[in-house]
Amino acid sequence: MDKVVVYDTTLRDGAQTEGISFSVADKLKIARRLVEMGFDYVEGGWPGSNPKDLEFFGQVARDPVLREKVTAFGSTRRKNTRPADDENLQRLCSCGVKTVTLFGKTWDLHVTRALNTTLEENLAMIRESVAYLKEQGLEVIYDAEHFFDGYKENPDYALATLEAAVSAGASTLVLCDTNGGSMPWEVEAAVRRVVEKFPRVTVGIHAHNDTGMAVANTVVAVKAGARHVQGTVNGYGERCGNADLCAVLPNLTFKCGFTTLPRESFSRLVELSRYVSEVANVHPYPQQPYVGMSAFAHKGGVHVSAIMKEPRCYEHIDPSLVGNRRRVLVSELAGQSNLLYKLRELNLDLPSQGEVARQILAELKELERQGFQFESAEASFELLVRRAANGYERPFVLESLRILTELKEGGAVHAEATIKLRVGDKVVHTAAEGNGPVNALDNALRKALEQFYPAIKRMRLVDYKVRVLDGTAGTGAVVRVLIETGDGQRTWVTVGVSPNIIEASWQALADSFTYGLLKQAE
Ligand SMILES: CC(=O)SCCNC(=O)CCNC(=O)[C@H](O)C(C)(C)COP(=O)(O)OP(=O)(O)OC[C@H]1O[C@@H](n2cnc3c(N)ncnc32)[C@H](O)[C@@H]1OP(=O)(O)O
Ligand SMILES: CC(=O)C(=O)O
Repeated sequence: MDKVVVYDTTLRDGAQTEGISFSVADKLKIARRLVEMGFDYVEGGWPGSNPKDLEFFGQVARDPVLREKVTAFGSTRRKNTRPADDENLQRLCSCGVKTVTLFGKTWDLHVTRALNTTLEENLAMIRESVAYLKEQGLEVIYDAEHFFDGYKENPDYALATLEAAVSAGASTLVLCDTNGGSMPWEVEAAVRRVVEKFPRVTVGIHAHNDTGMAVANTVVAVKAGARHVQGTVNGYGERCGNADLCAVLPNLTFKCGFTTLPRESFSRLVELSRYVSEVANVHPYPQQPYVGMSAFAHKGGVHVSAIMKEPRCYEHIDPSLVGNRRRVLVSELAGQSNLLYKLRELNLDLPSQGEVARQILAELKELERQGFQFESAEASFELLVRRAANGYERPFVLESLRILTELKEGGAVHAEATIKLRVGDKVVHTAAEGNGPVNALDNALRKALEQFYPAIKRMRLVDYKVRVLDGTAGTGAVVRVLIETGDGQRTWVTVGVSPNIIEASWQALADSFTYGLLKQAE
């Protein structure tokens, strides 16, 4: 199986994403993770760009493991200068890495309009810059910026720029679809031509995603002979992003039979994707191919019924190959198969077929019609199922609840909740204050229950979300409340729905405590 060199540019091109700004510590953490997983190159940044990147390279230079794999990025020398006088090239030489990635202009439009120089001077800039870096003992990867646009408009000149880089000693020619506007068949034909023309160097691909083709363009480039792929974790990058390595790498490995990362690293791909999104402070994209939370989530009853017989019916690969997992969702689109699957998953010994199952499904669908959403509130779903079983006993029952809220001009909100509950054969009546009605309710419920269930002290509200379900009904709209609760060991989500936000909150809160107590008892 042919090896395809894997080159990550999350820390350079990924850092060009709107909203992402890595600290030096972030960059070091991500670089270490990538090296540990067997990425061949990790592009660290542009040492001539800013003090942060310089500091990063200072740390890399002192780390023998990172030094081997981290590359520094920069441009060819400025027009009409000598490489020895070019500040950018000097920084690349002195930053302590062994490999430098140099980008140069391929498209005549860029040479004349962006650089404002002659075609000959650009060839000299490429040739002299690469030769200078080689003289300093560096490996040079040459990124041909706008290769595909240049090749389309002036193929002879585009190829001449590559020739300039190769003749000066570049070991890899990376063809960049910088504007991300190329189609896969254009990429394939151009890559084939370059691979034929430059048989002694490695040809690579660097694709942007402006037409949604970055992954496809990367894969076809490899099919056409490229053996070096550049991309970013989660497809982060300028504008619409770069080729997502979380899709490129499993495609090349599992679909096309190439060697990329070590096999054992694939089972950590989901972990890598989440780790980088956490460090970048970007919410993970659930529908992301291979690694997204929904990549192997099944909702429709027909799908669930089939995957329970044969997972390949609705899964293109085994999710565990990339460290993902199959999930079955319960909703109004569920059939008995979803129920059966969930009961097994939750280890619940309840009937999944027959009359009880039909009743559970009917209740679930009716509640979803009213606005409940169980796929994101699995704790409430489990309680719904348990309540249908014989012998289920609720840990507490509400007798009555009253909440008073006082709001004074310019003063703080003051709320007081009075609650009457039945716990077994005892009735408890208590009141508590809070900074708002839900807080007062939470406090009153805790106060009433703690004497019976001390474990409640460990339960804490983690998140509280309200969504208006019918925007046209104004303040009379039905709302859905989702509450996430934790006890230091796990978290769970419950749901409530009502036109009254207090009632919806009560439902979600009561489910939350009930579920927590159930799990404590188990
Ligand atoms: C395709 C890519 O993604 S390339 C990477 C893009 N990333 C970045 O630009 C992030 C880092 N960049 C920076 O920090 C700054 O732009 C710097 C430090 C590199 C340069 O800053 P400045 O000197 O202020 O120049 P500025 O950013 O305004 O313009 C870029 C200059 O580089 C020149 N340039 C662009 N590409 C090249 C090239 N391949 N070779 C030589 N010069 C180039 C431009 O012509 C322009 O020069 P000019 O000012 O004489 O017209
Ligand atoms: C070099 C690079 O990042 C590009 O051309 O897109």
